[in-house]
Amino acid sequence: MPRISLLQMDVAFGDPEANYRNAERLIRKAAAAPDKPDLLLLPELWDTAYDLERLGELGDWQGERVQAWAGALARELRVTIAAGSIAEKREDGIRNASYVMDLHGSVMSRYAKLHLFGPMGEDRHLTAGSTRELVQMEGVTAGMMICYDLRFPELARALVLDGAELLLVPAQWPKPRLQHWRTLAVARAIENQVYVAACNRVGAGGGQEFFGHSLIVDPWGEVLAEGGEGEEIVTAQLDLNRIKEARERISVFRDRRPDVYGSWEPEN
Ligand SMILES: O=C(O)CCC(=O)C(=O)O
Repeated sequence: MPRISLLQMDVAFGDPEANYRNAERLIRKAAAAPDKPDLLLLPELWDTAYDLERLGELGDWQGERVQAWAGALARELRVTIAAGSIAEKREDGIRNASYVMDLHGSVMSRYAKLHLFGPMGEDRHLTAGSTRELVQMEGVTAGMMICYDLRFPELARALVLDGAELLLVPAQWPKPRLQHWRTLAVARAIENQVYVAACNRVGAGGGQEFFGHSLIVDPWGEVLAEGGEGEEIVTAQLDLNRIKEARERISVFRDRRPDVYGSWEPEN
């Protein structure tokens, strides 16, 4: 059963070099822990922060840098790395995109944020993704989300109907909305009877302050581990039997009525 560590880091505004150094320090520290995790998750846009005006200059062309870097670390340290999200430059624009690298250093998953967050200017600077993403890793099927995506129960439910047992959510969720962050992470876990692992950043930048409180929630809604407001590594062990137990106790997936309120079943 996989053990997950969330790397709750500070992110320097518009300074990828500093952020790569800090992320590597945390990755090496997490991988050296006595109970070594199987999977590491970084926050959202941990390479550039929200320096959206300069992403043309700072962005990572087709994610080449993050793939080479996280791939080499995953291979060396024998740990799967969900490299949060980065600013990915492409022919058709810049995307807020996540990459997951396996133990051979290869890309297992790519996902571009579906819901762009207007209050932080994403809709003006970024191109949205257009597909859901599921990835099999370390014996668990994970559905990929990024930050604001957490507000859309439709996406979480569709991923779970696709087969997700865990929702992975890198984020830069600012103050003062701690209550929304915690409540939504716990709600997505309870309503879908799955694990939620949500990694938020700390520190300040771009006129916002970030409260951390990264958390790992089980399918019954219990918070297994939660960070404070500083840099730290938040770790918990998943037990996939807990999904079955929650569904046996309350049979949400048998009882739902898509005939009345519409279905989010995958079409294919
Ligand atoms: O939904 C929120 O309150 C925060 C979302 C956000 O900060 C983001 O998607 O980057």
